[in-house]
Amino acid sequence: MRTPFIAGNWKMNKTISEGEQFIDSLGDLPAEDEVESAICAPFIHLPSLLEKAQHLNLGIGAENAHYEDSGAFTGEVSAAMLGDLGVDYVIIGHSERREHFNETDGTVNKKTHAVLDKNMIPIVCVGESDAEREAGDHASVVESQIEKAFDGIPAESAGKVVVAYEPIWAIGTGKSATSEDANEMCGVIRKKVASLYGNETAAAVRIQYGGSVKPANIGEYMGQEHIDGALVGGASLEPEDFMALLEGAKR
Ligand SMILES: O=C[C@H](O)COP(=O)(O)O
Repeated sequence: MRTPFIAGNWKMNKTISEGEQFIDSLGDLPAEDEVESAICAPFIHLPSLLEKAQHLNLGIGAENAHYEDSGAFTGEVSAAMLGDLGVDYVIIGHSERREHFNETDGTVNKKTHAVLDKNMIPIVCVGESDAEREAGDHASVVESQIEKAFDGIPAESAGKVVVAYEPIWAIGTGKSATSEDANEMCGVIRKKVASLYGNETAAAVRIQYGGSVKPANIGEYMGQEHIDGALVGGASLEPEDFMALLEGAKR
């Protein structure tokens, strides 16, 4: 049985002290076997969040990583550095990075390899644009993103990858996908993983939905067969909302 997994993505929000206050304001987090939870934050937050979350059932993640261990890549932070710091998760290929920072399926693949190599869990984001959905291409777009992201990933690592299905038109817009539509696409992703690695790996891979998830709608998504959790932007910024999301994710 897959443990529900809620990950907050703070994006480019909060100062370090605001981040620390967030952790201090969390109540009792659900037990490890009930809900897995994580906060993914800008790089500068990671040391203090890791320290604050040391004794909590709360993983800490980065929002990006470079695939090379080191080198002349001004402004970048490598998966090797994050692994050394003790980071648990890394978001890869978020649509905002694909749109604004030239992230491609090729770099997503290299980053997925690098993050797994450093013993962290990649949260690989996929999802179609409004135009691609309108054209009826949503399933093929996402299947292709999955195939390229997993290229060369060995079977023994593939089951550790978390996939976040985030239709671009639903991110930060308040216009969430219906739980049925989101489930259908998460089912497409699971089937694609099964075609690459077999049913056992496909059953192990956790698939999150992301796009305007909030305490009021998390229950609907969690009631769906193929949705194992959520990657949450806006509603992960307030401790009360984050706690309510964790509560709503319990099965
Ligand atoms: O990574 C999170 C997603 O981009 C969703 O953001 P949102 O919950 O603010 O719509």
